[in-house]
Amino acid sequence: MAFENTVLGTVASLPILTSRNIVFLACGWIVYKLLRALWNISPFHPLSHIPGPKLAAATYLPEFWYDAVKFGRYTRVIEKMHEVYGPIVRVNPDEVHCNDAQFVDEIYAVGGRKRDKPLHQVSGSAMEHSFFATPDHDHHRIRRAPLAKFFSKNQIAKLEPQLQLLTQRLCDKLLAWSGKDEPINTQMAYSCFTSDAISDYCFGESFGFLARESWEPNFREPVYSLLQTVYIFRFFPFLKHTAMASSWFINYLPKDMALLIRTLDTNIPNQIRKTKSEIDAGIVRDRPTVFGELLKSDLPPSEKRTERLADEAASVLSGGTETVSWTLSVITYHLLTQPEVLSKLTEELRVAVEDPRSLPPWTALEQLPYLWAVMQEGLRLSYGVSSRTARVATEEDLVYRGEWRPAGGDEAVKVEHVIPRGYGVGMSTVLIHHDETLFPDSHAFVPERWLDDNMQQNRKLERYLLSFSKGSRNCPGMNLALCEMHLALAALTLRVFPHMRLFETTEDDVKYDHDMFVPLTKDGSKGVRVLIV
Ligand code: HEM
Repeated sequence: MAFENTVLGTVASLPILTSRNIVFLACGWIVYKLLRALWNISPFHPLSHIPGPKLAAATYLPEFWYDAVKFGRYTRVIEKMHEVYGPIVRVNPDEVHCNDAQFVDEIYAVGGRKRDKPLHQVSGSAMEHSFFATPDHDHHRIRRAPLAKFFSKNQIAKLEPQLQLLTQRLCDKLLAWSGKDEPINTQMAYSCFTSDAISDYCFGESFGFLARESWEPNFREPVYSLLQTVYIFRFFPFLKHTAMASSWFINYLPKDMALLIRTLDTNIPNQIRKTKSEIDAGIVRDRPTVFGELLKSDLPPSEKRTERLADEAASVLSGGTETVSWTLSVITYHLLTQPEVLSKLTEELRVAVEDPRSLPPWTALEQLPYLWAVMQEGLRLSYGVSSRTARVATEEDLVYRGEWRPAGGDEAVKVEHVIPRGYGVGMSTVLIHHDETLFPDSHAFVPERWLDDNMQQNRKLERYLLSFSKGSRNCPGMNLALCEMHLALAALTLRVFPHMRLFETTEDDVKYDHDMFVPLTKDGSKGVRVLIV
């Protein structure tokens, strides 16, 4: 108490921190915010011609309320805005949202057209030095290029023997649960598989989760703890540094937060330091590892700092685990609830696979039309990143031309808007994937929509599948993800699904409800749970 009195007394006695000055500063801040809001909705603002609710155009308050306070619920509000205002709406003072898949290639462009990420969106990421969170187009290219080459189709083919091994290990471990009364959460099980795969590739040492007796611990909890902070950090980026500084009193923090800080602040940087010292000591691994090669690459030294590479590793490890395991869980649910789909898939695989313990290569599996269709449909209904991700065209204005049929109106009206350079414009996968004109009966799992009349792959719809995003900032891990999913799905279908039964799982356990960057189901859902009989 005496200490507090002294400190407060000292602060109060600082000449600039008088109560009068504090009131003056607070008033100044409020006036500034009001003037900003007025400017945002004035006809002089470059986005003034974009339709949308006035409050969202004036301030970030609606987004803050629905995403940060009500947690991840702005996407649904944006969906309603589109019903009222059309395919292009202004969702905050600096960002436009588009709900027309025909505009995908303009927003998520390739071919040298520069696309920044809006600062507001990247500031939500705790991995601020990763290329994922790098706003500037050119800087992003420098950071992404040396890493992305490890995920080309050729490189993944070299990794395939290891992935085949892990696939069989996953099936063996699931089958070892046979007869146990204890349900398995499939996302947790599949996450052990995907995190073993990506950790092995990144550092030459897998987390070893599949080799353990139980499904816990796994990497799922650190990833979800990481994602839980996205909306709060987006509005209060300074909290990132406060949170990281709290490693001093980690033992007193809530379990999730402690796990997050331990993972980001200790475990991953230690892994980078270990890789560095192995290189310094001249130790050569049998297989090249992603971070070993990055450290040896000609990236400038500032890009090879432990702190930066640790952010990169956290982004690759988290990007590479839950997305794949969630997609596989969604597919598992739909296959187990639709026996006719499962039996078509099984039939196709039985012809193509002689021995499910020794699968054909991914390049052969991906030619199987029904397996491919099941995968596409699973990706569509698992969304990848469900919340909106925007891009900023820095060198050209984007011109949107489309048609829109207002609710209750008989006639389609023509819509044209110029989105000025320098402002964010994005889409939400979860809205595009339920566009009924592209995907009729969009909530149903129908692999046949991806097949033509001859039951061969129909690639026309692929253009509208945004699960891996598009353009220069699309998912670099797509080949790894597809390889893992083809192998896992083939082996699970032939070896495990005949023994797998859903346990207290309904559609609510896979159906999108809100976002945490990735899709989340209704609060209280326990995920897709199964028994092995
Ligand atoms: C089904 C599996 C996956 C899906 C659906 C998926 C989806 C996505 C999406 C939508 C983005 C763009 C995010 C944005 O616009 O901000 C992205 C980026 C990214 N993904 Fe994936 N991903 C998957 C698997 C993986 C894997 C296996 C890795 C591991 C290498 C990975 C690593 C990354 C990274 C590092 C980025 C940032 C790219 C950039 O900003 O340039 N992802 N992913």
